[in-house]
Amino acid sequence: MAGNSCTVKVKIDNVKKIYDGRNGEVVALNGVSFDIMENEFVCVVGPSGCGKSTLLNIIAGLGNPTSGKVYVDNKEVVGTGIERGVVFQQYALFPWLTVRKNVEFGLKLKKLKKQEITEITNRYLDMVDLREFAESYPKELSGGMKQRVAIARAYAVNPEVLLLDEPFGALDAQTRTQLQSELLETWEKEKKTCFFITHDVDEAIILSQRVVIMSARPGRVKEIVDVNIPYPRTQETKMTKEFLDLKNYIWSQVYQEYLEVRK
Ligand SMILES: Nc1ncnc2c1ncn2[C@@H]1O[C@H](COP(=O)(O)OP(=O)(O)OP(=O)(O)O)[C@@H](O)[C@H]1O
Repeated sequence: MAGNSCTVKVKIDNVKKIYDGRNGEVVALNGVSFDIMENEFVCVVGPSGCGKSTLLNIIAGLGNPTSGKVYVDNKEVVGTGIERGVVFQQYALFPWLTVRKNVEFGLKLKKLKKQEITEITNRYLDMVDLREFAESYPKELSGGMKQRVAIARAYAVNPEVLLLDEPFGALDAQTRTQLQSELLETWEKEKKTCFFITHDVDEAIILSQRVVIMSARPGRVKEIVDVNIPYPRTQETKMTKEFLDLKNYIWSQVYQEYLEVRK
């Protein structure tokens, strides 16, 4: 087992999702089952349309499975919850709020004292190196900076599970690499259970302890690959034979599924 703990944090149990599409039913997920251990970092890869975001939304409680269940800490997920934080690709910041107020938002919902809110916000603004932009508005920030705010906001409320849907997908390669390193550092300092969707096999391997490869739609688990590369991982890790072997293997598995989609 690749997780840090033997405790199951998230249990995905035989999840099926059927959408009523414009041209009839779309079976997005079929019989998806796997566990994510406490503090484990799991990445999910698979061809476009295989149901990755659908699965994340179900874990987040933003959508219901047609059948099957998801449990967090043995409790069935029914709707959103403060113990699950979500970071989307498109930042999802409130444009009318400053950076500071965006990060404070969830803390205010938790009804913390003003001083505590300020301390926590400053801590996470420092973590993502954005304290000097605290009074800026999202439109004044680059894409990478906006995504740092989204990550700070998600971490600030201290969720037990972080669900990240291609959070770096819209960023240029350098910013993406930088944010991967920052996320890795943060995860090593403040371990959380992370479920991270990406199309980038390098990103999946550098971040995670296990990579879940999904099959072409209807999405199923094709294979779960252990990434037994020790932490701390750096960008140099991407040059090691271990990394490159895993990359070739996972990439070929995903490519097979991509060919299925094109058939
Ligand atoms: N609200 C919806 N109504 C109908 N069909 C939907 C809906 N949402 C998603 N789908 C369909 O379900 C399938 C899975 O979509 P989903 O977005 O979960 O895939 P994905 O793996 O995240 O894709 P991508 O990698 O391109 O983001 C797709 O065929 C999609 O068209």
